[in-house]
Amino acid sequence: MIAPLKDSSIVMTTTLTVTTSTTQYPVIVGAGVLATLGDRLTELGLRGTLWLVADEHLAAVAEQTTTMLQAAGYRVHTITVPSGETSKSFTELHRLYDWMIENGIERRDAVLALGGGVIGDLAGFAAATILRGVALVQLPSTLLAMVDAAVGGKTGINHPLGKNLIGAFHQPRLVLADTNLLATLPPRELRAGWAEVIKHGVIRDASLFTALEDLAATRGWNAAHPAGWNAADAELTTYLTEIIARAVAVKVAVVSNDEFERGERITLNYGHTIGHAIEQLLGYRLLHGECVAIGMDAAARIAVALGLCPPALVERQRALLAAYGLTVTIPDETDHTAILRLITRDKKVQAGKVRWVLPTTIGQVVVRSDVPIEVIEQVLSSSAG
Ligand SMILES: NC(=O)c1ccc[n+]([C@@H]2O[C@H](COP(=O)([O-])OP(=O)(O)OC[C@H]3O[C@@H](n4cnc5c(N)ncnc54)[C@H](O)[C@@H]3O)[C@@H](O)[C@H]2O)c1
Ligand SMILES: O=C(O)C(=O)C[C@@H](O)[C@H](O)[C@H](O)COP(=O)(O)O
Ligand SMILES: [Zn+2]
Repeated sequence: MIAPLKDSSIVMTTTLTVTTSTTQYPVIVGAGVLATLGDRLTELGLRGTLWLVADEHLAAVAEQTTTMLQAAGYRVHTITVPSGETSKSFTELHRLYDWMIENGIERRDAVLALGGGVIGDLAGFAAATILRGVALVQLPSTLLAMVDAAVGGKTGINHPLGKNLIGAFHQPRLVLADTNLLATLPPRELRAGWAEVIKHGVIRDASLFTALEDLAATRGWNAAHPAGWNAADAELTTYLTEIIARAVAVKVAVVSNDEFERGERITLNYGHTIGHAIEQLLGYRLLHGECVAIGMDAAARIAVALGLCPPALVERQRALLAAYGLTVTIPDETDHTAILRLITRDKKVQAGKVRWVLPTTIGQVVVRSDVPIEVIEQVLSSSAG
């Protein structure tokens, strides 16, 4: 029996609210919440045509959603996008623009993004820019998108010279994270999502980190038998849904404090400085979450080298990453000089200096722009085998 996270253990739907100086919107997490989409759009006053952009692997869900919205009286256009990071491209963006313009998109319409972070970022950027901006609704279908990508309004595409280099902040009007969709998510993609959940624990919520550790211990999860999603295990899915809601709460809190990354929001980039560089250098062979896990380990080791935290933090973070199926070894073929070159293009660079998000303890990070290059080189060349 797993101890409940809340007093009433069967909480199937959690509603959180992002509140910034420019907007306010609900983030709703739970099993089956997608079925409420039509009513929620109507409550929000979104009565124009809906432009549903769906990952190709969600084609069946897109069809059901389209039928449901049509039955609710909406005019709906639906398009599918090839899965994978390469769809965060000018080519796919252009294809979305063509589809919208040819079919007569209007300012009062809304774009619905159904998929993982790739679809959320791509369709979100299309929504941010078409007709100078139309409403956006995020319908995340991966763990990673539910806890991170769908919330907070970062949208964009990649440039051949770097990840996410072209984009816009465009907050959604609504985020509906239906955890039932996770039943079909491939295990590797689920594991990649855990990286951002664990990141949220390290940067801001020690009790989330501990809850993940306790769950892993209770279930006997480790590197050989890592966490999984088992739709037939109601107790597990209920508990995981609560964990997801807590991870979402971290993102909601950070974005509400700092919508445009002028301060605290930079902490969400923990693990991303080296992570993004590896992701790009390996031609997106490794998943975003997998690279973030490697980057978190490297950042923690930088923190140890600077005397900011004890080596035990690295070990504890590694053990948790392993229990959720994530490895931290920098792949052999990664060119360290190229990593060093790429991190100078990081969006966090200020006055020519890379700003590093580094842990001091589980639940707290600091930002440092004085990390000596020798420390980074040392950390890259001593990656765990
Ligand atoms: N905007 C942000 O704040 C933010 C935050 C984190 C990550 N990101 C971006 O998100 C992207 C990664 O997102 P991701 O990990 O969701 O990957 P993804 O969007 O590529 O989806 C992962 C894979 O799972 C498949 N899939 C999605 N949902 C499914 C489902 N329910 N059942 C079966 N298959 C399903 C997809 O077809 C794809 O092959 C990266 O580009 C990253 O840069 C953005
Ligand atoms: O929302 C944010 O802010 C984040 O940094 C979340 C990250 O997990 C995400 O990968 C984001 O896309 C990275 O942003 P970038 O500005 O470094 O491209
Ligand atoms: Zn990320």
